[in-house]
Amino acid sequence: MKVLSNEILTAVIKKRQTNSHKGDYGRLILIGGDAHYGGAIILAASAAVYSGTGLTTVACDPLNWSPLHAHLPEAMVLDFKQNIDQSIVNADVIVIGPGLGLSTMSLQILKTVLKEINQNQILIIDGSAISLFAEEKLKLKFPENTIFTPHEMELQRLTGIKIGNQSVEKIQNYVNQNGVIIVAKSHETKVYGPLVEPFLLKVGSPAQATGGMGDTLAGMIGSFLGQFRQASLLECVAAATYLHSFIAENLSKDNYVVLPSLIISRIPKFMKLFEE
Ligand SMILES: NC(=O)C1=CN([C@@H]2O[C@H](COP(=O)(O)OP(=O)(O)OC[C@H]3O[C@@H](n4cnc5c(N)ncnc54)[C@H](OP(=O)(O)O)[C@@H]3O)[C@@H](O)[C@H]2O)[C@@H](O)CC1
Ligand SMILES: Nc1ncnc2c1ncn2[C@@H]1O[C@H](COP(=O)(O)OP(=O)(O)O)[C@@H](O)[C@H]1O
Ligand SMILES: [Mg+2]
Repeated sequence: MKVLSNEILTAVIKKRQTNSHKGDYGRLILIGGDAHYGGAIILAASAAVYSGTGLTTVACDPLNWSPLHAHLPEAMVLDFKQNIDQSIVNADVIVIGPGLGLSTMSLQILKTVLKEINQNQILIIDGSAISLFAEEKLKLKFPENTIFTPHEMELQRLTGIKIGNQSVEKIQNYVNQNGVIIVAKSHETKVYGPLVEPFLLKVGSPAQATGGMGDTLAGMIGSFLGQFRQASLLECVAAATYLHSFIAENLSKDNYVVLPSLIISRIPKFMKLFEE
């Protein structure tokens, strides 16, 4: 396994061109945030905006619009129950799952996205969307443009590989057979791509073990994929995943617990350290 270091950040994070505008930094749509899990989509969207996404849209339950805007006026909002097929048309990158929930309506939204997505769009499937995808045995149109970000239980649901038995070989086999990227999250997160040596994270801290931490990562990954087009998908995913835990580890030196929103607030300063 290749151990990730700061090098992945300097390889991926680029200085912005003077002659550029918001449209050059990704059109991202994040889909999730049902009536119970508004916080998840607020964190994911905040992470995306603070990582530099040019245009961020959130499709969620309208109950979450006001709280979202109170935290993040930079984001646009849509109702996830209405015309999700039209809502995703202009997106470069789609993040689905943070706080999406497991309702019949959530499943319908996921199915529509999987059906309507085109070959130029990148899809990140997180949280509830992984559980629904696994439960319903759904299929991907473009696995090469798809990233799953499961924790260990979600990985078990997705691959059938039980917790405690999730060896590098077994996960790599699944990734090779299915042609997707997987961020297998744990206290020693690994990033897998088809037919390549996986990346291992040696940064991170138990101070990260708090709800919303993975939602934050999903937003960062979506943001990196929309901005840094000179890098490969796998490099972008690895860089965002490394940065998330690198910031957390730094903050854990003088914070007993590192909240997702604290990590989010520090993303721009940490990215600035590594731009090249
Ligand atoms: N503020 C918000 O709105 C928040 C909203 N959220 C949203 O909630 C939705 C559901 O996501 P979820 O992860 O909470 O639930 P689920 O998929 O049932 O997994 C939990 C089960 O798996 C087990 N487990 C075993 N190993 C594990 C591991 N390494 N890491 C984690 N779990 C592990 C675990 O076992 P136990 O804790 O009992 O040991 C338990 O039985 C999703 O859409 C998400 O975005 C959350 O992000 C929180 C903040
Ligand atoms: N003990 C730990 N050490 C390092 N990282 C951790 C630890 N516990 C959790 N994390 C990280 O926190 C995140 C948890 O993701 P997830 O369970 O999906 O959170 P949520 O769905 O609540 O947002 C992952 O990035 C995981 O690697
Ligand atoms: Mg999660």
